[in-house]
Amino acid sequence: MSVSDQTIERLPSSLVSLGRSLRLGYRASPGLIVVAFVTTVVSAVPDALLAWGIASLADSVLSGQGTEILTASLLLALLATATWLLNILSERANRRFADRAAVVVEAHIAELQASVATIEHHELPDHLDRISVLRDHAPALSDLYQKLFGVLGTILRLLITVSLLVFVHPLLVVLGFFVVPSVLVSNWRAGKEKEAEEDGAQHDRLARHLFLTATSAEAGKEVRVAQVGPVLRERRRQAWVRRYKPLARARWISAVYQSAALTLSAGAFMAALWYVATRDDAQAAQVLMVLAAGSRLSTYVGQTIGEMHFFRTIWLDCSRRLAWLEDYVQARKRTSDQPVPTELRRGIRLDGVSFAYPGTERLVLEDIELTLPAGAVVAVVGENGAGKSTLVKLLCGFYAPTAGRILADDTDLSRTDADRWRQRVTSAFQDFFPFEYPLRRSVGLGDLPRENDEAAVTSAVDRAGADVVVAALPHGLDTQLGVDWPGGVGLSHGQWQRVALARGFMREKPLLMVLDEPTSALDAETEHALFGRYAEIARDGGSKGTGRITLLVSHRFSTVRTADLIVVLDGARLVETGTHEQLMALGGQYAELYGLQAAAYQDGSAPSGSRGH
Ligand SMILES: Nc1ncnc2c1ncn2[C@@H]1O[C@H](COP(=O)(O)OP(=O)(O)OP(=O)(O)O)[C@@H](O)[C@H]1O
Repeated sequence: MSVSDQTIERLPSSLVSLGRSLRLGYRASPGLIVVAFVTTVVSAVPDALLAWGIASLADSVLSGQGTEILTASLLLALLATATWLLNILSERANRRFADRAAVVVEAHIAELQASVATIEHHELPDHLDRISVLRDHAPALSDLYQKLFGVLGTILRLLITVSLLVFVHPLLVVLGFFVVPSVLVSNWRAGKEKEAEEDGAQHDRLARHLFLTATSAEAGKEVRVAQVGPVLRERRRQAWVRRYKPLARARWISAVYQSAALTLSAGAFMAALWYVATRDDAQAAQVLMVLAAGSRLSTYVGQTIGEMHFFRTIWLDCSRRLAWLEDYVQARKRTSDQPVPTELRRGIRLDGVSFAYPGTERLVLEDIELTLPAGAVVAVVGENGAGKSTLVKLLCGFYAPTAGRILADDTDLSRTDADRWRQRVTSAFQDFFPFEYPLRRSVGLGDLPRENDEAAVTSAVDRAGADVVVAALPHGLDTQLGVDWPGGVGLSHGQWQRVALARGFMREKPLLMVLDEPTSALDAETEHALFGRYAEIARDGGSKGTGRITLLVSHRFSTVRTADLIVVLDGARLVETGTHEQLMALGGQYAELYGLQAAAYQDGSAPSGSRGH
């Protein structure tokens, strides 16, 4: 996909999105959605006919006929009871349906997100905005259905009420037209305000981020030492003003239009009342009907405006974003016509690979020609920003190369199923996620089918050197991790990193094991000892097993030097490859970096994280 293709896609139209949300609701619970729809809409009929019931009763009272009074009273009671009963039924049906829909909608969003093979939607700011709105408002999406049925019910009430008025005098139909501007304005208003909110989404995200930074425990220490609290608060205020100003302006403008539209319909109602009451053949019952129906007309308009506003807000906020996410997932579905190899014979080859992050032009990897031999332990080194982690992301299938191919033996990875490839990859990253489960699970989910396999979990823990963590915990593998949970225990960063490493060791026969600075929180000696063990296991697995490649990204040359192959990246380019001895003999960039770190270690100036000779 070219860089220009990566610009953000337009949101699908409101109608298309609504149709899809309705289909999703129907799939959630076909029976309940029908009951909710029917009861909500049907309850509009007796409710709107109440005005007619009141007028009939007034008429019968004026005529003084006992039977007519009784019939009219019964009719009114029937209409009131039916309205009440149907309202209760529709309320319950809608609630139950919303509860079910909430579960299905959230599961659908989670599944969609997880099924995108790449991770650009987690890294592109515009995509992040859309997804964060969708995630924040997903629970409200389940209320969409009730709002939609409610709006339909109110529209039916409006139609019945206008028909009643026409029954009094055909000219009163114009009252219905005077209501139209209010409905149109409310519809336009919701869209306008949403537009302003959307334009300010980035400022909103920044304000929330600054608020979290100023208040979260993680940032607490640095915020205090650097004394940036006041600056964060001021920047947050500015971001909030930038977000709020256009929104407030849109709200003021729409309020003016709405007031004008409501004044128009109120004026028309008063004129109609005056017209009916001052006619030569004016009847009290008719005046009462106009009074009752007309006043309800304004109630219904008010309700339509309120519901339409809320409905449009949810509709615009969530429904269209959900439809966008569905399209996004669909568009990124890869056609996989090649199976993932079961073992590596030659290795993984990068054939002219270049890469620019979506939405950017700058190549962060450029024309990389490299073979990672089967069974080898490969170390990737380079200065900050050289492209090491990006290379790892491409190898894990999180992104596809902008140009060139990655081949596992002869299989082009872009033609395989990304999930199946990742089933043969294990990883441990510097920016690991602390899964706050019991320790056994936090490790076990590295290989879900063997999550409950005690021997597999213990072996992974041992290989990762996390046995010291287990030994220090009150309930060993059964200890709940994370202080937010009952009985939960807090781990240090280094302990968490060992747990993440153990998770990375769960899969039995990976083709690729990626270690992207997985031991940065440990001291150099521990890293060196651990990596010695990994390399041993890797070479065993590589030669006797599947040809597994172990790829290590590290800034510590004491560890790097033991690798079978060292790859040096510099400013997006591959500049050197070879063993430690070959690269030292070459006297190039590797030798220079190695020499600098060795010298720093000898004179004691190296940061503890990088020492290791
Ligand atoms: N999500 C992203 N979007 C755009 N550019 C990115 C993104 N992630 C990284 N980059 C850029 O890609 C380049 C390579 O980054 P990368 O993380 O691969 O470097 P690295 O060699 O792993 O650095 P370090 O040693 O600091 O971890 C950097 O210039 C970085 O700014």
